[in-house]
Amino acid sequence: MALTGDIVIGSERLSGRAATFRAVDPATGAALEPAFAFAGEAEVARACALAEDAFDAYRDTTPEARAAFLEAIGDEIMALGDALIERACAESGLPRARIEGERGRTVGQLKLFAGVVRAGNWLDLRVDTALPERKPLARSDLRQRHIALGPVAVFGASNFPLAFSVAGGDTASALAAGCPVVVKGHPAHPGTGELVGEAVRKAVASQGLPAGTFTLLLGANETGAALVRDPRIKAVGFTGSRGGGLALVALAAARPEPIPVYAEMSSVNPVYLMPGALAARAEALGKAFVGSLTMGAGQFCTNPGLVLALAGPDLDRFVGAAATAMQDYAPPAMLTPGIHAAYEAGRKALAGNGRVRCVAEGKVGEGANRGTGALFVAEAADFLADEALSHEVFGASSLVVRCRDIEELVRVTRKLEGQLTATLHLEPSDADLARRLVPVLEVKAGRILANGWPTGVEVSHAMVHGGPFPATSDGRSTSVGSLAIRRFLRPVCYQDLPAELLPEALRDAALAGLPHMMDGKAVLPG
Ligand SMILES: NC(=O)c1ccc[n+]([C@@H]2O[C@H](COP(=O)([O-])OP(=O)(O)OC[C@H]3O[C@@H](n4cnc5c(N)ncnc54)[C@H](O)[C@@H]3O)[C@@H](O)[C@H]2O)c1
Ligand SMILES: O=CCCC(=O)C(=O)O
Repeated sequence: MALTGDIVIGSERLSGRAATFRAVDPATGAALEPAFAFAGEAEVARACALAEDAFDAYRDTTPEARAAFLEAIGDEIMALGDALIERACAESGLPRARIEGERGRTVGQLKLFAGVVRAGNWLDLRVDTALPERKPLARSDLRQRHIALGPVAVFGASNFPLAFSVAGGDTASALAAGCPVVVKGHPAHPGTGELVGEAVRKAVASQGLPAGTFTLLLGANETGAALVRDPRIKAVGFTGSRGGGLALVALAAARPEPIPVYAEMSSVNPVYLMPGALAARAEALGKAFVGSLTMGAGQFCTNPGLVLALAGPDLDRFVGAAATAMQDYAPPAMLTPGIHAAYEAGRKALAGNGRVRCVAEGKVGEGANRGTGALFVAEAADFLADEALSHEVFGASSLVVRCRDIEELVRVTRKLEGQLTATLHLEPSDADLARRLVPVLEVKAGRILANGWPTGVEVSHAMVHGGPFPATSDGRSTSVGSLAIRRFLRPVCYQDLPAELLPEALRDAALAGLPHMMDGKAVLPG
């Protein structure tokens, strides 16, 4: 498929629009053809009108039809073949193996939601049977199900050009919920986006769905702002900067009809090195830590940007091993000049902070947009005294905080902002300390890990990729895993409706084949 750079709204191709924007190969700085046209307010309004027109028909699709659509998207993405892999590598600077793995993750995510839609648990069907004889008040027949919120705006992330972008988790979960989607593609990978957008459009057509079920738009911040402000949009999914996420939250809150914004924004993902673990394997931990820190040039939102431990010779062993590993780190190009600049500014701010010591730097990369890795150390008292030290530096830098004792370790933990993850490295002898930390960590983070590394999120049913602010704008949600569908649903209760007016799923015959709650008791089909 040849890239056109055209705006396509639903199935309407707007060729010949002024196309001025080109992608840049971050590894070389070279502009990539073709030029892409940015959507203006008129195109945003048209896309939202088509999405609204599609909503009733799309939300009323049968579970099988919707599941087949999600699977068809995955098939169309695979059918793009090497063209997608090569374009995504060129636009992101990420290696082929990463992009191929991410393609598998993206298609797997779509299939996961197809299974979720078919299983029916997401409907959360509940029935309270009528009690006409109840005294002093009779009880009505009450039935509940979840329905789609409405058209959803999705902002593609720069750092996962497939799994968190045009057909990524936000799009997959919104479509699974029955919501049409208007994606504002990330300007870092417009060609990748066009290819995936075409795959989705082909699936919309092959499944006989309304054209407004999906639209991909490109543009600068103004395009995204117009999308969030459009009254036909009923929710927003976003992965990106804290500033960007908060800007969208403010726009959505200022609307005459405020709407939810599910923004995944910022996290330093603290790693706790327990005394027993350090005593047993400090060097191995140091090396493995740097492997996680430098994964994807440190451009994972799950990047371990903070390490906490009790000061002592075993922590010194860890720092020594991590410093040695860091010195061997040769940085690849970062995703965009902007992300590289932001990272370098953050790293240099740490290096210039008198409360912090730089104990190792990685190699200076050759070529454009190389972010030098760095490892810093600070005493807990200094960390507590400078709030800037707890902010995310999006790249391959991390800060090790030395605590004098357990009380200081817990004090530092309580001061942390909300996090996507918190990781404990522990041995059985660390159980007492871990028991003190876990209750504090579960209030701070969306995911708690033991003896692993935060980078590498499993797309599954139990996964939570979310967390209290500022990890996300709504700590009750996750953007990865089957629970993500809940963000785009709302409950409706049907009281004493005649059977012929009830939604199909709430009629007695259908209930027998669906998981549901009957008078407070869980009932499984069959
Ligand atoms: N924590 C994470 O998961 C994560 C992921 C990627 C980037 N980041 C951070 O974000 C920084 C910039 O990277 P990025 O370009 O991916 O994120 P970004 O937030 O700058 O952009 C993400 C998307 O949001 C849009 N956007 C941003 N600000 C907006 C505004 N005020 N109004 C309307 N739309 C807006 C952009 O056009 C883009 O499509 C990185 O340096 C890093 O610090 C964090
Ligand atoms: O960058 C945000 C998501 C990180 C992720 O999905 C992973 O660590 O696998």
